[in-house]
Amino acid sequence: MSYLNKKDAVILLADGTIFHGKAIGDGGTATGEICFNTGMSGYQEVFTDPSYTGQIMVTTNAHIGNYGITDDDAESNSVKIAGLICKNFSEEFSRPAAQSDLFAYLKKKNLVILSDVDTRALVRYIRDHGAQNAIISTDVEDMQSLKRKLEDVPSMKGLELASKVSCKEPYFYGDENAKYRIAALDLGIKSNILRNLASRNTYIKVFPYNSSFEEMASFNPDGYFISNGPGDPEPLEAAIKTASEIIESNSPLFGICLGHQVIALAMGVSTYKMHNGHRGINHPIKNLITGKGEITSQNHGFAINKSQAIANDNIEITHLHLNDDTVAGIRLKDKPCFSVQYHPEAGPGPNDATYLFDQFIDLIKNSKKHTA
Ligand SMILES: NC(=O)CC[C@H](N)C(=O)O
Repeated sequence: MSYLNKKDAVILLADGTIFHGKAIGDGGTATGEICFNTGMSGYQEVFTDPSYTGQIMVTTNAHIGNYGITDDDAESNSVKIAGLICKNFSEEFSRPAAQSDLFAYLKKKNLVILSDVDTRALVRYIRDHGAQNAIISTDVEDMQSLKRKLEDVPSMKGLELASKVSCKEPYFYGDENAKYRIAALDLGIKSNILRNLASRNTYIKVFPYNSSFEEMASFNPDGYFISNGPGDPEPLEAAIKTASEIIESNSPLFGICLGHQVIALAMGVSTYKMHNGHRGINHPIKNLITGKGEITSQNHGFAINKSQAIANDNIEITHLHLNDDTVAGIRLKDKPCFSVQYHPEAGPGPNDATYLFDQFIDLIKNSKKHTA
């Protein structure tokens, strides 16, 4: 029997605009910030990326689900998006490595899935009108009650979400006999970051989002890492304090995405909510140190303030986004610390920027602890 019941469903945006679609499976109601990802592959990695917590995902590939799912492609232990909107949801899948179908995978979370949506029109609308909250529902008869529910959804600006996805207790990753030890602050860390670190001869202790510098330092790490994650970076007071103490200690520090924003905040540079974020796997970056371009994986809705970064004597901007000139990477002039707004670990996406993990290991090798 087909699970494509296709009940009528509605997408109501915060500005009152309505789009229509059909629910796949049982339907229901879901709320969150609506956003789109332009990647043509990598749906499982995107749906399990903790940075998407609280967001309803619109996919721009016309077909979703057609290559199934495999455990290896998960970026965390569960589906993290708040809802899914697509054009065609495939009932069939075909890939030798596939272990299961996407529908069964999403059903474990009772995810509300809408298909048969004019995703081109929806994406163009969001692109032009900017990020906003939305409600998706099969309760199409009662628009007034959907409107009321939507009004209660908190704005992404000011929203702290890292605590919802961070580990509750520290844990270890990799080979304990590895050469270097890394203390990682988990704001919603993706599995592929841990894989990339561990494959470079490191043993990692992963710490909860609100861990202090002292707690992390007691692992006696050779370097520190601050992860990606969901929500606004500004309310993450504990992480910002920990970042500034790591920087003060002159220890090697690398930050990705939310981690990059936290490092900027620790340096006194503010962050802001973008009109629309960058979410896709073909975002062009210029590395200002090498002059080379990189095609990168991105997923962010906030960015760091460029003029404040330029005015800060301790900061050098190392990477720029070529579409809109926003800051894509920084390094500190007198501290062994650097960070990027994008995703060198890919998962999904191109591997142009994996050199950044090597750069982090080089920073560790050249640090006082190792050259003393
Ligand atoms: N991938 C991330 O770490 C995202 C960071 C932050 N939540 C943003 O949207 O900008």
